[in-house]
Amino acid sequence: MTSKEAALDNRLALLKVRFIERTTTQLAAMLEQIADWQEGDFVYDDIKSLYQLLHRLAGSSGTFGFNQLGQQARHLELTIKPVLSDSAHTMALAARVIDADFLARLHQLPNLLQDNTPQLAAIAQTPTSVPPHKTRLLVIGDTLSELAAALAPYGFNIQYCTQPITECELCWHQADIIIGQARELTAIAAWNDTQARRHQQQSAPILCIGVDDSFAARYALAAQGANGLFTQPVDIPRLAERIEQLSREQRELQTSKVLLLDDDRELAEHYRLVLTAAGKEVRVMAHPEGLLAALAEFRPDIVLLDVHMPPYSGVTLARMIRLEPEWLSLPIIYLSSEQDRDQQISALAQGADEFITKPISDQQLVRTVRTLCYRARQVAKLVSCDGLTGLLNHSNIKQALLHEHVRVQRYGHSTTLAMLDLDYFKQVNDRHGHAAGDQVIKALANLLQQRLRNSDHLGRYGGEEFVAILPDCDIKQAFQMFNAICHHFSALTFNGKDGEFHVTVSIGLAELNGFVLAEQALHATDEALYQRKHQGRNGVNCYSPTGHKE
Ligand SMILES: Nc1nc2c(ncn2[C@@H]2O[C@H](COP(=O)(O)OP(=O)(O)OP(=O)(O)O)[C@@H](O)[C@H]2O)c(=O)[nH]1
Repeated sequence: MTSKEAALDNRLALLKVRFIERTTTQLAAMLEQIADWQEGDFVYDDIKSLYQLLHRLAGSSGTFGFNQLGQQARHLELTIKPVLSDSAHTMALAARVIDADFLARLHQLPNLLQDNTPQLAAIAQTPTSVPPHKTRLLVIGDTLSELAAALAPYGFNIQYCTQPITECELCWHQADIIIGQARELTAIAAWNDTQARRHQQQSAPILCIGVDDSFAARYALAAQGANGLFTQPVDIPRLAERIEQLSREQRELQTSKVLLLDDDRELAEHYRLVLTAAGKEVRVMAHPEGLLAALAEFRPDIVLLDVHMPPYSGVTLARMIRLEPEWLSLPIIYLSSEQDRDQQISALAQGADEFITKPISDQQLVRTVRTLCYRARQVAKLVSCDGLTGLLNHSNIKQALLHEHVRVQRYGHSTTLAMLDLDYFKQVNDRHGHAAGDQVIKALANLLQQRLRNSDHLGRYGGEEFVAILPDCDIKQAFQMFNAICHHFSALTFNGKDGEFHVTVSIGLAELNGFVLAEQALHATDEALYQRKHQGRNGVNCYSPTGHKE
């Protein structure tokens, strides 16, 4: 167990202790409050309080490992539920449903809390690795060394492994994507699954390199779980594009923002810890009053909303969110112990998109939230990203520029703006065809995504023009980095109608800090780029108000 996993276990165990303490106190107080029920002396408000407590326990006990308590609470909750809705005959009905068996089961509840004392784990001392920005490729097989070398200029972090895969355990742990020979897929896939189970992680996607492109071969690879087939000779830009696509999907599955609104503090904290450990950024709110401000500031990918939060109703809150046009398409997910399907459907009809029923296991929660966030991101991407490259489209990169300009003015940190333009691109299209031209555009996008930081903004500004915004990066650092990008890009080999070819890129830079308006900075990078084109292309020029220097 890593120290991170042990720390998480400890925090979950502490929450469990708090859950036991709080529930023990609440149950004791409740049993004292209703002591007179043995004599048939029912009070409506007490029945309502008991119902709310049972409802909470039915939804939360399973999460803390008290399944029996949860089931028993659910049974009792459903037994007294009709009493609350039948106001005309409340007490007569109460006398019928709250019988000796009901009371005996109720008094049993505290006992169901005692047989499961949490153990705090010792914090292991193993160091945790820093999550990398670059996509980590594991290339397996002694015939794939050339392919590994051809992928290097894209900036992937490549491990090349020739020994039997069963001896590559450490390599697996550090791989986002596996590339292997199609004929070895059975062994690679089995090893991949074993490692994933052992480390309780998702298995890594596998891209196969093979010679047989027939339907039968493809079908067999799909059945074994392959994520792609590339036949020899491998089209490297297409392979790099597929790698970038898969790693983008992985990033999107992991890094998403979740706003969780639940008045059960321990449960909400438990969910937060579990989702945070799975890579999500989670903001928890116990009271809905600041909901709209939190949405505007945190900008979540999805909202998880408890349905019962007296005196508030999650259903009404969902409708309230939808009053704002800005949040019309924000996915809202009810998180509730309501099991009645009719009630779930009528709640869904009022503004939310999905229903997650409590109790939910940690694995189910992570998987469900991951899928919902991924879907939400895909929809958002359709609106904001360029179809060919997946980068921000023209209006969204301009929007990001305005946003960063405001931040620079407020905080004063160095931020560099870059404008990139492919050289002699018309000739590329004319000589090698438009499809080959598209491959070049995608290759530059992929290379930039691998070599820039996650915090940088990257957009396709026009046909063969790109804009990058690099917060916390001064122009000298940016100059060095973009020079390396020019060098690596010119090393890529493309295949077109007229055989193999290479392309170069010209880049203009300007520091955002020096401009009152973001638009002026954009013009400055354009001027620097224009100068670069006149000085021979394939390189970087920096803007200076007194002239342009390389
Ligand atoms: N394949 C492809 N070509 C595109 C796309 N968008 C724009 N182009 C082409 O990019 C070319 C840009 O040509 P020019 O603006 O003349 O510039 P250039 O040939 O790159 O010359 P310099 O910029 O001076 O080095 C045009 O031929 C456009 O048709 C696209 O999405 N795909």
